[in-house]
Amino acid sequence: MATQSFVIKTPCSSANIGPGFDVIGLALTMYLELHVTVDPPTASSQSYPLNCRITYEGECEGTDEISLDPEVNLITRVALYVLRCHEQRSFPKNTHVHIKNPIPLGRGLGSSGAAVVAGVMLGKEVGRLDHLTAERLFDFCLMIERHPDNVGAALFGGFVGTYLKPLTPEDTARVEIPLSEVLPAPQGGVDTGARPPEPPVGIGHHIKFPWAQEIKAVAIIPEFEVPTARARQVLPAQYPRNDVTFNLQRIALLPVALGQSPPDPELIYLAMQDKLHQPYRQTLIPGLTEIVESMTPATQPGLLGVCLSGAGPTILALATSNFEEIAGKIVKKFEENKIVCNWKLLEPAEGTTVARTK
Ligand SMILES: Nc1ncnc2c1ncn2[C@@H]1O[C@H](COP(=O)(O)OP(=O)(O)O)[C@@H](O)[C@H]1O
Ligand SMILES: N[C@@H](CCOP(=O)(O)O)C(=O)O
Repeated sequence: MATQSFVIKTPCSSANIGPGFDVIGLALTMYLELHVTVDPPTASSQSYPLNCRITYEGECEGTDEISLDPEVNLITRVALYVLRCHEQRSFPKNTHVHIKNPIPLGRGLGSSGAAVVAGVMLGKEVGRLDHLTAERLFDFCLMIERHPDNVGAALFGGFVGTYLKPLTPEDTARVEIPLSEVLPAPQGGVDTGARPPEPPVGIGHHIKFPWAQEIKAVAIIPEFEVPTARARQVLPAQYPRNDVTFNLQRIALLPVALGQSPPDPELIYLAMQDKLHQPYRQTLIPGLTEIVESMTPATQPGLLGVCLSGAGPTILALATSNFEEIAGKIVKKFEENKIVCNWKLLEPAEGTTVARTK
């Protein structure tokens, strides 16, 4: 058997873009990369748990947040889930996964979505599961990351609307299985032989929206983390009807407004307003409402709209020019709340790719 060597490249993403809570995602040009090699076993090959050696460089390197144990690391756990649904209990012997990750964790730029998408792709590639289409991989992602917006953008790329189709009662029950059964707790390298629940076929779907090429994304990234699970706990179970109608009116505008060239700043600004998640999340992100309301296209040339990126705390400003000035003003607002930020200028990105190097 010859060495197998490839690189999986998955973009970060910004979900929601204001009103599209759990629906809309935008893949952006900052990439998680997995550099993978599978070498033919030799008598001197060292053995690793589940045959997989992980190395890591990037965000939170050397901290507990990123485990190098393949039973614990999110990417390899997800790959194992795909493998175990296909009668493969571990990685092929001599697998080495080198993770290069510039995506900041817990900031609302889809680091976990990218890890899940890269993980399912890793399972497919090392397991030689060529029959798994991107649509089928989306089903695997949705058994783990249960909102489709980030994973949809990271997998398919661009500016996407994602949706779930009604399932049969049996399939609905399968999709709602506790996450602990899909990704079981580490067993200290002992294989219990349990077969994980396979995803029903066709859980999630996506549609690509056009994006006007003049529009760029300025991401203002605070130095503190807000775990997405925590940012979902602060949301109410029910909403006033007027707030729902408010978001429905804006979501009807957003994909059209962001696809039109030249962009209409007033329309985009209006289309990026939200009443379903941002107001509640300000309890976790000091100054959020004030920041989102601090600038309009009338007061800031080049600006189109401002929203929370994903579950936060990153702020996403869409703009056609004056990127540095716009970022500087938002950085300053955060500073007034004693929060340090950095910022990046990003553009829509293509989805996950696999490049064979051998
Ligand atoms: N490249 C990665 N490798 C391993 N685990 C990761 C990676 N990226 C993210 N994660 C996991 O996902 C968590 C962050 O997920 P989440 O709270 O949803 O924030 P985000 O908004 O960044 O997706 C991290 O604490 C870590 O456990
Ligand atoms: N729709 C989700 C998106 C979470 O995105 P993330 O990048 O913060 O993981 C939500 O708003 O909770």
